[in-house]
Amino acid sequence: MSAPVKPIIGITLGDPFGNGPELTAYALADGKLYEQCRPLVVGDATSMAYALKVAKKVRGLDLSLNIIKTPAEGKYTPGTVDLLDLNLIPAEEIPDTLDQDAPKAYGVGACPLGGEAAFSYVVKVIDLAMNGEIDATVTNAISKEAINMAGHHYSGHTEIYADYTHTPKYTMMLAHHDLRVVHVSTHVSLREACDRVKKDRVLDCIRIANEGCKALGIKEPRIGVAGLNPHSGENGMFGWEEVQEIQPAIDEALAEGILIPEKKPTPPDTIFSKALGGWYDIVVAMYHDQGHIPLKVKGFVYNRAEQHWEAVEGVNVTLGLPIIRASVDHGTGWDLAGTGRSSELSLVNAIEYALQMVKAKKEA
Ligand SMILES: NC(=O)c1ccc[n+]([C@@H]2O[C@H](COP(=O)([O-])OP(=O)(O)OC[C@H]3O[C@@H](n4cnc5c(N)ncnc54)[C@H](O)[C@@H]3O)[C@@H](O)[C@H]2O)c1
Ligand SMILES: O=C(O)[C@@H](O)[C@H](O)COP(=O)(O)O
Repeated sequence: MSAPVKPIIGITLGDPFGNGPELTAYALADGKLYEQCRPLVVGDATSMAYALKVAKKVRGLDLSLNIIKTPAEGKYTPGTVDLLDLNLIPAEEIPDTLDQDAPKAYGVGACPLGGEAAFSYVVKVIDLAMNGEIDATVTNAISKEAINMAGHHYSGHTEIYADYTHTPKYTMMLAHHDLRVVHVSTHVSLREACDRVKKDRVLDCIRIANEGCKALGIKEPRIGVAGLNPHSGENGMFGWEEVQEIQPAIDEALAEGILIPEKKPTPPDTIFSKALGGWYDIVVAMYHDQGHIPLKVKGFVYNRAEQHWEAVEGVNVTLGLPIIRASVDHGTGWDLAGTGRSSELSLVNAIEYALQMVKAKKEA
């Protein structure tokens, strides 16, 4: 019997002046990954080559680069990074500090060159997935400021993916192991976020969360739905959104057979403690930071005594798309990018999540 064909996971480098290239080198240095998939990097050979030198200097890793034009040309063997080269970053644009004892941060930050490249990698990987040439996509961080400087007016990957895959109903999910959250709105002002708490959108998010959990292999997802206001409004004392928008959405979802154990909006200050205690498989948060803060408090651990990040862990997944997208949940880490001192944990989590979704899709 022949061995099953391993899925191809397309990994974008993210902003070339951010931490994506070195994190990619670190994540792909783990040979065990190749037992489960064929990782294909989409980015620039210049940035990846520099990151491989940083990885050698900082962690003593010996990886070679295989520059290819199509996924079929990849070797997909441990020790070799297969990269589809979009050839957008001239080598001289990468600040080279490899002659110093410890490589320095690039210090470039958000710029049109990095934004254009990062945007192009994302569009390319979406295209490959939509054409069925790869099985899933994983993204490193882009800078929203940089892509906008380059003239691409999107507020993040989520919106780029939705647009390029023609997906009208989608939502961002963050996950840290079994703690998962989707968001009714993401990159808008807090003022606007309150206005976006509308019955139809809340109901869509509950439905997408339910399907998203099933896509992860959870057979009967239990969903917690957060309120917007303190104490979920106390029947209108502190705001009416729970009564007028959230409860009607919950009632309709319950009528469809979706499992919302509490059958009402849960006060936002305790919903995540309950989620951690195993009450739900996923929480529907009413706005970006309601969901992001608990997830990042859990995943981003700073060592006070040694003054460095001990762990930067968690995954960002776009639910509702026709293709699979998982991502790191941190940003470009400008202050560390280029030093080789960033943690690859979140990228490793994202690759694992993508693989889990590929498996569940096959079994569905
Ligand atoms: N997934 C994404 O594409 C994504 C997510 C968040 C922010 N961003 C973008 O990133 C840029 C910077 O945002 P920010 O400063 O708010 O957040 P950030 O996550 O880049 O940085 C916050 C802190 O975490 C540290 N950090 C980040 N990644 C790390 C890693 N892998 N290992 C160790 N430490 C790490 C940074 O050094 C910094 O101290 C912005 O332009 C924003 O648009 C992108
Ligand atoms: O803050 C976060 O981690 C996310 O909102 C982040 O900005 C990623 O957004 P996308 O690029 O995945 O849309």
